[in-house]
Amino acid sequence: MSRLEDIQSRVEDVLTRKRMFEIRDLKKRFGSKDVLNGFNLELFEGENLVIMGKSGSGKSVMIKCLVGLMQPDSGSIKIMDKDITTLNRKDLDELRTEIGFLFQGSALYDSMTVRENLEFPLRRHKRKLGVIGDTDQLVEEALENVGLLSTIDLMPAELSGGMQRRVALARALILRPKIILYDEPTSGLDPITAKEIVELMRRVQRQYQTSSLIITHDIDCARVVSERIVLLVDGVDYAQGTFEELAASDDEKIQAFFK
Ligand SMILES: Nc1ncnc2c1ncn2[C@@H]1O[C@H](COP(=O)(O)OP(=O)(O)OP(=O)(O)O)[C@@H](O)[C@H]1O
Repeated sequence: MSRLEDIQSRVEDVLTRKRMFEIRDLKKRFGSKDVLNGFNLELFEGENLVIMGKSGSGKSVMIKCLVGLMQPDSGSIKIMDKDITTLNRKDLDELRTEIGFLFQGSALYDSMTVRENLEFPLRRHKRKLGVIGDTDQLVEEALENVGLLSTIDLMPAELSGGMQRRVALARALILRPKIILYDEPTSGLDPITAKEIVELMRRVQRQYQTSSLIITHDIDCARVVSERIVLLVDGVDYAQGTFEELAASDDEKIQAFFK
């Protein structure tokens, strides 16, 4: 493909692909520190988008603003065309059922079995699903998809870190979210287990046709999983592109991510 054709096809993509969310000119300051200073981001349907930024650069602040847990100072945030800054609590709660979270440390409930952990979101969001027919079947299917049906009656403490992460992913998927937010999905895992989680993320995306936003410091995870990477530097979306495009850049701030 020539360079011109490549640009044309990208422009077409931007014009025609459905946006799952859109953040425009987001600003958030704490005291005298501008953490986000005009940050833009959009997630297209079906894509795996990676965000990279140094520790303390504002990635968590951005995610909290995105899901309505933190109020930005200014800027607009739309999730599936709904402006989340104007939604009431009930509508925001409903919209959140379209979003699956896989946050650091997997955050399973220690006092519940694997089965109970997976049943929890089903009970909580009965309204979205209507009368839940066979809860057992949904739970078993979700566990099967991450290869862990045999752990159904175990407690989280009886599972390895990688298994806990997979159960947490099964739990995030059980409500069939359209968007998944991953915050450091491979942190604290050994390289082999991290690779398994990355493979699982790719499979999940293909199987469920989800659109994913992935925050990671793990350069191997970014390389394997991303279709597009956005770099958060100095409070703005400093650069974006494929892994290869960014890795080939001679901009020092971009290069710093690939050393
Ligand atoms: N509630 C808060 N009150 C004051 N400052 C905050 C608050 N939340 C975040 N910050 C500050 O905002 C900056 C960005 O924090 P954030 O947690 O978003 O970074 P991060 O990019 O997610 O870092 P890491 O990769 O280490 O998780 C930090 O300087 C942090 O101290």
